[in-house]
Amino acid sequence: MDIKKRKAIGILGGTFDPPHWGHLRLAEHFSRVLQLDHIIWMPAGQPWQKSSDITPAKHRLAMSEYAIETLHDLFVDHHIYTKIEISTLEMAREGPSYAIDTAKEIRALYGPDVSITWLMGADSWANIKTWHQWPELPKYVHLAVASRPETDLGNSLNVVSNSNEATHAVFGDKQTQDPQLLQLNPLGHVLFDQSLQINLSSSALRDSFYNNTSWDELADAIPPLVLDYIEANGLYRNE
Ligand SMILES: Nc1ncnc2c1ncn2[C@@H]1O[C@H](COP(=O)(O)OP(=O)(O)OP(=O)(O)O)[C@@H](O)[C@H]1O
Ligand SMILES: O=C(O)c1ccc[n+]([C@@H]2O[C@H](COP(=O)([O-])O)[C@@H](O)[C@H]2O)c1
Repeated sequence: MDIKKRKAIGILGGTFDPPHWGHLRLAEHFSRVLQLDHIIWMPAGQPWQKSSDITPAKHRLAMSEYAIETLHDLFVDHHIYTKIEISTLEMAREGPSYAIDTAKEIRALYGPDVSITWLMGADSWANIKTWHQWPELPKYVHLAVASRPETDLGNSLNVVSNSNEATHAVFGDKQTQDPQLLQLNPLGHVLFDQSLQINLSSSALRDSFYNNTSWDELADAIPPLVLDYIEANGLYRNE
């Protein structure tokens, strides 16, 4: 049977305070697995669940721009043909950044036939029930969830399959470990992928800056141009 692959788009939403190799590897991994044509890197304007002292949007946007330069180079080196772009959709929108609003806007932009997947780590999945209008998400996009060391995705899978009735009602019949289902359909599936184990987080890295962790250690975690930007703009320094 000749099955034509749909155009495929991945949305990587985040606060990116700062961007790190965990984000880049997540983007690389799903670009391969889902054969994405585009990745939309989506810095949150008002990430309403983070504390109020997040770094101003202009810096998170600038760091994101540097991060995707490195991601672009990585894709060239690894022969990945996914195009990467930054969207300021959430930064331009008034009020809290809700994924459902973004999913609706991106769906309206690309039309009903394109495969659109919201990419996330296991911690985001573990919190999904706190997201605004979360049961609506699979009406607009797929979700692709990657494992992350500090959150046990095995337990999250169990949450879908039995104990949690609300999650089960919404996602129970949509979960899959087969990426092809996301390539062949425009929306509605939830993929669980257990292959990533990257022990990096923005919050731990901010602490590392405040604790004067060595530059070499930070350079292993943060793309070089992002690190230069942080240094040049005096971000994550104690007063
Ligand atoms: N190391 C990682 N492995 C897998 N997914 C990740 C990793 N780091 C971040 N992500 C995912 O990337 C998205 C954006 O993450 P975010 O910008 O909040 O960074 P973070 O490192 O999770 O920040 P914080 O430590 O402040 O919570 C989220 O869906 C998150 O789960
Ligand atoms: O829609 C929501 O209510 C919602 C609540 C928390 C997080 N999100 C989105 O999830 C992505 C990762 O969030 P965060 O807070 O881990 O950076 C980012 O795109 C957020 O806008 C969305």
